[in-house]
Amino acid sequence: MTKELWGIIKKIRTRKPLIQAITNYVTINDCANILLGIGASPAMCEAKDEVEDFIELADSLYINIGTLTREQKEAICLAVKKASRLKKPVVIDPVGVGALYTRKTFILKLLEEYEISIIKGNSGEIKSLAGMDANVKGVDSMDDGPDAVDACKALAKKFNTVAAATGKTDIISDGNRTIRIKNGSPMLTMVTGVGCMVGAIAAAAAAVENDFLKAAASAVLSMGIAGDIAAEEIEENPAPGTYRVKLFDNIYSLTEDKFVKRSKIEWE
Ligand SMILES: Nc1ncnc2c1ncn2[C@@H]1O[C@H](COP(=O)(O)OP(=O)(O)O)[C@@H](O)[C@H]1O
Ligand SMILES: Cc1ncsc1CCOP(=O)(O)O
Ligand SMILES: [Mg+2]
Repeated sequence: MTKELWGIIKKIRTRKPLIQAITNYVTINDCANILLGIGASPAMCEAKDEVEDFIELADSLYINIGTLTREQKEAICLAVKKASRLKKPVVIDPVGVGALYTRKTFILKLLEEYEISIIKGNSGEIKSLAGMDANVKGVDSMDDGPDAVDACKALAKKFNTVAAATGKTDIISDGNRTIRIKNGSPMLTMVTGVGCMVGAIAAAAAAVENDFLKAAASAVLSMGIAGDIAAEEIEENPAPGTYRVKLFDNIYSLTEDKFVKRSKIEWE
């Protein structure tokens, strides 16, 4: 099964899908670079009068609400509506929904009204969307644990989507099948935007793989393995700046051998 997930990364590298992103201004450049590193083509196109035309060209749409403005809200609604109509995959990163009620209602409305392929947040965000108590600090999660599984399952079933909750153990579920991934280093939490980058990679994977559970898993696993190798490479001299650069390098230089041998994945 892990080989099949690697096949998704290989398809990204061969097909180089065009990913349209409406994302936050903190990590927009990192999302563009990680998409290039994994083998996709990023286009950060978010102007209200452009998003509908652009989605016709794009292979998938990545929505991230980390620095949500009124203009972005309008553009997101137009883009998601058109993507749904054209049956193009949509991946949402609901940054900050655990902290801001307005963001939560915005995302729940999108989930109710449109076909969303993957919703990927940290476990605090996913638990909050599932209506559970969540321990969050702004855009960060202070939450983890077994109830993330229930949150993913409930959210996936309710909105007919795939839900992914990241954390020490990553959970991905489509409501029936559930995956746990235990790769990744605590150093990943010392770099802002790692979650955003996982979401961007998930959008690239969803562009080439229509089993969105597997698409999401291939993205989460890629970052986990790159994070593991990067941590080993800075073991002598741990430093988040160097670690961040090594993440990009290791996403770019993933191989089937590294992917298969290092994966710590469990299927339920
Ligand atoms: N304590 C941890 N140990 C190992 N990996 C972690 C830990 N916390 C988060 N990660 C990894 O960091 C990445 C980002 O997850 P997370 O920090 O939950 O998201 P966000 O950046 O959106 O808050 C994921 O690949 C996740 O697996
Ligand atoms: C710090 C911050 N503030 C608004 S968006 C953002 C980036 C969040 O990125 P991630 O969720 O991937 O850590
Ligand atoms: Mg996040």
